[in-house]
Amino acid sequence: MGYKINVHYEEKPCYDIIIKESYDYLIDELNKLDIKNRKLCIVSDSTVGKYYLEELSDRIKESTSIIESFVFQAGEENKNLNTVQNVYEYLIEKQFDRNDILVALGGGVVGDLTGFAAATYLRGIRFVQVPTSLLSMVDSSIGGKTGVDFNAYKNMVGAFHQPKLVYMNVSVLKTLTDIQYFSGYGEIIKHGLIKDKEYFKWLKENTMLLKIRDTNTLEETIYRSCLIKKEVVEKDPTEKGDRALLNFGHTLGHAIEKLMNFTLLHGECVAIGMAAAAHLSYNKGYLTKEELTDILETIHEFELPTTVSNLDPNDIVKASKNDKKMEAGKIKFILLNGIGNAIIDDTITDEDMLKALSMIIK
Ligand SMILES: NC(=O)c1ccc[n+]([C@@H]2O[C@H](COP(=O)([O-])OP(=O)(O)OC[C@H]3O[C@@H](n4cnc5c(N)ncnc54)[C@H](O)[C@@H]3O)[C@@H](O)[C@H]2O)c1
Ligand SMILES: O=C(O)C(=O)C[C@@H](O)[C@H](O)[C@H](O)COP(=O)(O)O
Ligand SMILES: [Zn+2]
Repeated sequence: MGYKINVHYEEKPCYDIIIKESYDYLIDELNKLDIKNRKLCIVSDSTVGKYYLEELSDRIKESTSIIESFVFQAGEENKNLNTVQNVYEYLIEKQFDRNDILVALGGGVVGDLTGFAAATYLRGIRFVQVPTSLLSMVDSSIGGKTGVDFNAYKNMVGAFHQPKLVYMNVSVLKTLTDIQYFSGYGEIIKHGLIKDKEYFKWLKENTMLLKIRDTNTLEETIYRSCLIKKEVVEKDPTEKGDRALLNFGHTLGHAIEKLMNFTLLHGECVAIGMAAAAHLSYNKGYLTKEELTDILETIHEFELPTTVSNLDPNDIVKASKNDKKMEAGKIKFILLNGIGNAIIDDTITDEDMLKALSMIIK
């Protein structure tokens, strides 16, 4: 099996997303990027680096002989400017110039951080995404949102910078821990909820196969999620309008992620944030009781939380005010007007949020 998707930027072909189990496809595509006499630096984290850096490096040697690698300690707490600075220092030491290229080998933390380093080093160099977590395969590697956390505020500093290629090999998912694997379903369920009722239904029908990581079902899931994300980001690459729909569950989810000091995973916080947003949608009359129950049960089915403990709802509302979707002091909140149909609502008050939060704080 395998899939290929072409992503357009400003209506021109921009990069391919390749979902294939053989690294031969990556090498073919890298060769097209004219890297023979260029330097290439693989950026990875300590966990992914241990498993896959040597293997990938050996294969890439077929395309260029000048390969460097930079590995940082795994974890969201390292997605910050300090690590970016260490990347810059390394690239300067190795005399990387504007024609050279970075390869992000890892999950969303590596992808966001490497993409930001590529966007800013020498005012911008090329980079390739090789996502290795489920979450990064279905979401973070696509669409060119790069960046880091700042003073623990999520993705506060960043840039839009499109990759030259996104290549994913689903066989690497075998080493992903269960908790990290299911975290990816936070974003996958989100894709169904915001854009595709039939996909949401299909996910529920295929839960058992997905839980045992059946390769074909997983590849189809990744492909369908990538297609949904591609369609949204192509129409609105820099989030002037409907790209904000991809932020469903994130307004409160990001606030919870920060307040929990990153002890919960991104996908887990998105799941809790989606549960809160679903309650809010129900309170506004946009979802039926049955739809709300269906959403909460599906999130549980994929071993994700819909509640959180030991947080003050007022703190969550306060932290949500730093959301990047604030405009003139008003929050653009993403709600569901039925499953598969997300909408942007700028009339949500603190009281609306507090009422929804009372249903998810235990
Ligand atoms: N740019 C975007 O559009 C976008 C979209 C969604 C999420 N994000 C960001 O992505 C990050 C979350 O990504 P994530 O869930 O991949 O987290 P992550 O990058 O921290 O990866 C999760 C953990 O799994 C390990 N790992 C990754 N692949 C592995 C593999 N194949 N085998 C074994 N271990 C592996 C990593 O080392 C890490 O410890 C957050 O910072 C979030 O804000 C960005
Ligand atoms: O690609 C997007 O746009 C998204 O919103 C995808 C989200 O899953 C992702 O977590 C993103 O990084 C959040 O963006 P932010 O601008 O709210 O930081
Ligand atoms: Zn997300």
